[in-house]
Amino acid sequence: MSGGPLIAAHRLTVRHAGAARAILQDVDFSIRSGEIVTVVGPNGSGKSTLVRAVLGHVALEAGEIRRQPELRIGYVPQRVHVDDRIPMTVRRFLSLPRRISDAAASAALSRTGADGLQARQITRLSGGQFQRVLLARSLLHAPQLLVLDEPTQGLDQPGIVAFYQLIEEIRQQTGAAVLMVSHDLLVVMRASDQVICLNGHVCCHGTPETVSAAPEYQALFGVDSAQTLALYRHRHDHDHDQSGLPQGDHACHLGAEHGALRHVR
Ligand SMILES: Nc1ncnc2c1ncn2[C@@H]1O[C@H](COP(=O)(O)OP(=O)(O)OP(=O)(O)O)[C@@H](O)[C@H]1O
Repeated sequence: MSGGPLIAAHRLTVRHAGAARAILQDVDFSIRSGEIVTVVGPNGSGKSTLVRAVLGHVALEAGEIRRQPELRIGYVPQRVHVDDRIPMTVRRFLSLPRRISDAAASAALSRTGADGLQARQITRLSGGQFQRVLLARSLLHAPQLLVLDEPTQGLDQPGIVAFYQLIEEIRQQTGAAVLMVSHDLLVVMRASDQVICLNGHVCCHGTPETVSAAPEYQALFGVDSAQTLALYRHRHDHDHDQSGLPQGDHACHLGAEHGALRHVR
């Protein structure tokens, strides 16, 4: 696959043991070098499962995921539990599980704007500092693909914006592709090359403009959200590329009962 996508999924289907329904059904996507791809979707729509499938941590019921040989992936998980009874500095945390040099630790921290945190206790960091340390750790082995599962949980709005700016800078500096899951639709869609709107299957995908205009996306997230995005991008971006195409011949609607989602094909 040299020169092709870093990762390509074809008809990816995941069903947990004993479950009546598949969590992911016939999901297709690909990620190219240097591209920022964002996965959006409601709670329980399979976003984390998709991430785990990309990492090779979940068995596929059907379909396949092809990775470039020796693909190096850096991962920032959704949650990291750190036992606050065990003292651990940022420096030591960066050396787990693989020992790294002081120079590598300092370069990674500096790249994520976390200089000077080396001697700090990991449990005493603010949410934003901890995210930067996690990001630094994911960069240690020169990843070609960074995978981030809701990396801005617990951050305030300025913290969220700053974090995504940092991701964009890292992409520019390292050329790494980025796959991220996010609920910060407005901010993250603006920073994405490609958006995948997921609800057990791919409801629609393409550029942020294409997805925000798609009826499938608007049914899930509301027309207001799409219009605000259009305005936001127009004012701030001046990027009018419309090359992505929506996919699929079905729509997803919010059901009447308990806000549950149902699919209309
Ligand atoms: N190991 C498992 N066994 C059985 N069901 C699971 C397992 N892991 C996840 N699920 C179910 O699969 C569905 C999708 O979960 P997933 O965590 O991928 O969704 P998500 O879109 O990331 O959700 P959220 O936005 O809440 O983080 C959920 O209904 C969840 O309960």
